[in-house]
Amino acid sequence: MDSREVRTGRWWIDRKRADDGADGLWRVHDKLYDLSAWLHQHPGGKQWIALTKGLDITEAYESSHLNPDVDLILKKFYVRDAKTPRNSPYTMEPGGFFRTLKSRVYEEMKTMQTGTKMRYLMCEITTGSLSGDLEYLVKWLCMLLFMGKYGQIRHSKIRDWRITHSLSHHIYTNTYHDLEMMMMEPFLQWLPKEDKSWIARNLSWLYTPVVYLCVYHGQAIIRILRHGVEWPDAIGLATPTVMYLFSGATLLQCLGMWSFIMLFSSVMFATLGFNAAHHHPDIFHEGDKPRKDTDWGLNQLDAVSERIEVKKTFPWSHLSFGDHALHHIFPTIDHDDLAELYPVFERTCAEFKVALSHMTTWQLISGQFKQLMRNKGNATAPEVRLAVST
Ligand code: HEM
Repeated sequence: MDSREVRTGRWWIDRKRADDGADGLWRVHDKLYDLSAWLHQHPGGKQWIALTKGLDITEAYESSHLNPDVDLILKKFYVRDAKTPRNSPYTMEPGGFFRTLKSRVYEEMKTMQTGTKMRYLMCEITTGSLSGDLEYLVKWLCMLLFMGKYGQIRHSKIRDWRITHSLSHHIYTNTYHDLEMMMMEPFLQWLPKEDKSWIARNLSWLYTPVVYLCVYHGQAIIRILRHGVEWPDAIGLATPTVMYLFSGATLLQCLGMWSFIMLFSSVMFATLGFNAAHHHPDIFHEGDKPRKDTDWGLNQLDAVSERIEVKKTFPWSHLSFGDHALHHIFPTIDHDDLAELYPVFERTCAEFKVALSHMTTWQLISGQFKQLMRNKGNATAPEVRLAVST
């Protein structure tokens, strides 16, 4: 990857298309499928299928669906075997960690009452049955989260977010293929590269707040410069327009307040996103010695740490990217349900002798800055560093 290139979701996907050996079809493991005629029928929406034409979708496909019957649908679209080996370093072998956990989670979820907590909380909020202070706090946090998510999605657009977050960051966490991390270069460089500049190593803690402030606007400017103005960009103007039409404030005041909201949610989103789970010298980053086992699920665990304070808590885990390891491995499971899956998750980790890393919020925040300074890879592989004694 050329560090001078301007990285956007669509740029990433074009590069990946050239590497994946899918011959303009959809690749799952070592087989090619033609989903063109089926994309409108995909229950998860046609965009996922349309976006990934010409790509290896193995990890996205396997982690998005728990039900093994989905494979029966896929089979109908088989065209031929792929001619080249997969470009991804990861595997998902039967009997391996990921597949074992996936089938157990699927069975477990059959017996669970899923997706109820958030609905219950919303009922409590709308009927006003929470105690005064708690209701105020929860509403405030929900509004912040909404502003953050809405603002981020608006600036990056859903399509680009699906690429940078779901197809890139979720699958290739903390590697060169993790666009969410690589898009912040050269300002923030988490990979332990020997050629990291002195400024990036030693001064990034100082200019980090400025980078956080610029994330939304920077992404929007880069995307518009690279791909031009597109009609969904108009959605972004809905907020100041509504403010102007209904608040009685002047246009300048509305634009000022809108800019403040965007800058505020940019800082909030970046602070949470970059400090919540992935960056600490003890967490795997490309450049460190990887574990021998190439199982995708295990490698996901190496790139994540749980935040002790919010683990299994509701709604704090929702609001601050908690229960992150399970969320990474099974991104389509409602965040509501993750807490209940820990017994099966922890049992499977113990069986595979893999330790789930746990850190406090402060350890992760300070570790994130230490990671920015790190320019040497860990020589000890995660299975040795995080070994579980039996
Ligand atoms: C890039 C690859 C894909 C992604 C990211 C993806 C994503 C999704 C998402 C987000 C859902 C909704 C899940 C929910 O609401 O709980 C879904 C459902 C579904 N998808 Fe996909 N999908 C992909 C490829 C495929 C393929 C290739 C097939 C089969 C040919 C397929 C078949 C289904 C089916 C049957 C469902 C509904 C049942 C279920 O969720 O288990 N998907 N998908």
